[in-house]
Amino acid sequence: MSRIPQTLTIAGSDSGGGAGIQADLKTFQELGVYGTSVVTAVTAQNTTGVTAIYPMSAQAVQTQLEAVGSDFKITALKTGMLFNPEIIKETAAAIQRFNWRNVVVDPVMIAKGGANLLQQEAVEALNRHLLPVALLVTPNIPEAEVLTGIPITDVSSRRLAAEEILAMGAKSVVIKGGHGTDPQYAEDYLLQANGESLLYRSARIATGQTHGTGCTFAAAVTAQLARGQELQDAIHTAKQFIHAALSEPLNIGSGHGPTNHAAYKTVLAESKEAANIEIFR
Ligand SMILES: Nc1ncnc2c1ncn2[C@@H]1O[C@H](COP(=O)(O)OP(=O)(O)O)[C@@H](O)[C@H]1O
Ligand SMILES: Cc1ncc(COP(=O)(O)OP(=O)(O)O)c(N)n1
Repeated sequence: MSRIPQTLTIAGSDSGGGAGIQADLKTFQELGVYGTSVVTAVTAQNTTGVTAIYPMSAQAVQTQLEAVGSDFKITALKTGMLFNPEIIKETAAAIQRFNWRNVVVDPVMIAKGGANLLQQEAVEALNRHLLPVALLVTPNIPEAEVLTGIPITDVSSRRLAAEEILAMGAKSVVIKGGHGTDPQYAEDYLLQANGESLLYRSARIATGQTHGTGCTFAAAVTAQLARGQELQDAIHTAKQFIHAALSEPLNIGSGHGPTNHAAYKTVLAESKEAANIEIFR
């Protein structure tokens, strides 16, 4: 009997359903893997912003990690909003205790509306405890700047920041380009510890409905790793998944609306071509 791949998201809850745990579980489901979850914080949030954050205690996080780790065979996991150093340390300890592999770290810091989803003093803990156990780190441009202290203004500063993140112990990093200034393309830059680099380029979609793009992208990579795809291919699929999710907006909420997690499967079910992602080596 073949078992469904089992995945885990360690992240915050978004009451609006577009980002965080909710985006991750929807993405896992769409890509055919079983999703478990450890809630690190509850946010009161909708498409117009975050109005409150209720962090879980480190013990509440630890007991959830124990419940999942002692029962499920997790073959890939992602982290999202971790909020404080205590939660980061519990997360890193569980990854080592359960010998979890295929760890995707999305270093969530600031919501698009401006709310702080990571305390400033937690950045050092993230660098020290989590990056060394990560197969892949997925910062957006501002997050890569905070992690490294390097302003990303061009191709060479982006490469420098990626190298700095690898120097902290991560095996690979993809600096996502959603916040880039190119009106034509959204480009994600992958650098691996063996020095190999890839640029994934898609057309930039002119839309304000981008809530949860980072969570969704990282969750799609995680799902594909759990399904046995190699890292470079998993990122390619994730880029196609987020492109479809942005292309077919749901038009709900009055602010930055959520992406459409069902769009990728619909494209495939209708035997249409997934988005063309150019890859440059
Ligand atoms: N307007 C857009 N058009 C096409 N792809 C986008 C757009 N905005 C973001 N993306 C893609 O969504 C993913 C998440 O990127 P980004 O928005 O930078 O992350 P975050 O949500 O963490 O800020 C990346 O693959 C990025 O290229
Ligand atoms: C609970 C929670 N987690 C993460 C985020 C940020 O998600 P992200 O995918 O980076 O999307 P935007 O905030 O950029 O829309 C969040 N908002 N809430």
